[in-house]
Amino acid sequence: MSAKDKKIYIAGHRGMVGSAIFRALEKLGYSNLIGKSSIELELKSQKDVEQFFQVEKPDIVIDAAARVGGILANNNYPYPFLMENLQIQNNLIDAAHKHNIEKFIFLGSSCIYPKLAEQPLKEESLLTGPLEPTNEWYAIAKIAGVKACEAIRKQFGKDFVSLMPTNLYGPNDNFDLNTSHVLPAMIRKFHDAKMNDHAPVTLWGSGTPMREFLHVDDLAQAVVFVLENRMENHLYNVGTGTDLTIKELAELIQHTVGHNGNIIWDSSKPDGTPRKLMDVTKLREAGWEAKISLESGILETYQWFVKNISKLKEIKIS
Ligand SMILES: NC(=O)C1=CN([C@@H]2O[C@H](COP(=O)(O)OP(=O)(O)OC[C@H]3O[C@@H](n4cnc5c(N)ncnc54)[C@H](OP(=O)(O)O)[C@@H]3O)[C@@H](O)[C@H]2O)C=CC1
Ligand SMILES: C[C@H]1O[C@H](OP(=O)(O)OP(=O)(O)OC[C@H]2O[C@@H](n3cnc4c(=O)[nH]c(N)nc43)[C@H](O)[C@@H]2O)[C@@H](O)[C@@H](O)C1=O
Repeated sequence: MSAKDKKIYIAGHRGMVGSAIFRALEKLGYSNLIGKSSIELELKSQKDVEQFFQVEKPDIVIDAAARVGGILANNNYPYPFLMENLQIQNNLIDAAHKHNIEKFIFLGSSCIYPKLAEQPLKEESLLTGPLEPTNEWYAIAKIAGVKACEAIRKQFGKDFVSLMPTNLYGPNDNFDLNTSHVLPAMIRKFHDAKMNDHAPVTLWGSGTPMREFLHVDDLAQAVVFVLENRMENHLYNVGTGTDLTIKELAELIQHTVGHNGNIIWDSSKPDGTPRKLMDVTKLREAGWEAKISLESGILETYQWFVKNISKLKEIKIS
C-alpha cells in the first residue's frame, strides 16, 4: 500500500492544529484521512475510543486533540487541563499500542520544560527543574504523554514520536478573550478597539515576558515531515528559533491591524514564564525548518479573522 493510501486518523481535526494537518495532508494527496468531532467521538471515554479503533482500524494516528487554552484558562481551570488531557491522550496512546498502530505522533507544548531551564530550551532539559505554576497542570499531563510514547518506543520498538511546538497561531485559532492565547487575543482586542473609535486596549501582565510564535501551517509541515520519516529520537522541539517580548508583539499586531489608541498593561494578570525559546537544532538537522515570517503570518491570520468574524468558535471551560 502506498503511504498516501494509509488510513490516518487525526484526533482533533476541527481544531487549529488538527485542521492545519488535515489541509496539509489533503494537499499532498493523502486520500484516506479520518477525523471525528468531540460530539461524534468523546475521547475521554476509553470504551468509545476502543470501539472506534476496532471499527476504523487506522494505520497511523496523529493526536491533536486536547483541552487547550491561554495563561488565564490554564491558571483558573487546573483540573480539566490536567485530567481531560490525561484521559484523552491515555485512551488514544493505549488504543494505538493495543491495535498495533504503525506510527503515532503526540503533540505537547513548550511548557513541559522547567520554568527556569537554560535558553534556548533543549529536549534534554525535560524534568530537570520546577514547572511554571500557571500551567503546571497541563504540563504534567503533556509530560505523561511524552513519557508514555517514549516507554512504548523503548519497550516495544514502535514508531511513537512526540513533537513539542512553541506557541502557535493561525486560521481556526481560538479568539475567545477568556480562554485564548495572547496572539489571537491581541488581534481581537486591537480590531475591536479600532472599530470603537481607536479606544484604548488593555493587555495582561507587564509586557516583558518573551515568547516564540510558530504559524500552524509550519507546524503542519513538521508533522508531515515526521510522518514521512522514521525519526531517530522520541522527542523534538518545533519552533522558529527566534522570540520577541509581548510588548513588541503588541506593537506589531497594533500596526498590522491599524489601531492608533493607547495600550494599558493590567499588572493584576500573570506574566507566566519569563522566556521559553525553543532550541530547534534536532528537527532542523533532521531536515525541517519553519518558513513563514511572523509579520506575514500575523497579516494572514488577521485577514482570516476579519473574514470569519461572524463564525468564530467560543471555547468555554468549567
Ligand atoms: N494552540 C497553541 O498555541 C498550541 C497548541 N499545542 C498543542 O496542539 C494540539 C492542538 O491544539 P489546538 O489545535 O490549538 O487546540 P484547539 O482547541 O483548537 O483544538 C482541540 C481539538 O481537540 C478536540 N477535543 C478536545 N477535547 C476533546 C474530547 N474530549 N473528545 C474529542 N475531541 C476533543 C476538539 O474537538 P471539537 O472541536 O470537535 O470539540 C478540537 O478539535 C494540543 O495538543 C496542544 O497541546 C501545542 C503548543 C501550542
Ligand atoms: C502555548 C502555551 O500557552 C500558555 O502559556 P503562555 O505562553 O504564558 O500563554 P498566553 O499566550 O496566554 O500568554 C503569553 C503572555 O502574553 C500575556 N498577555 C498579554 N495580553 C494578553 C491577553 O490579552 N491574553 C492572553 N492570553 N495573554 C496576554 C500574558 O500575560 C503572558 O505573559 C499556557 O497555557 C501553556 O500551557 C502553553 O503551552
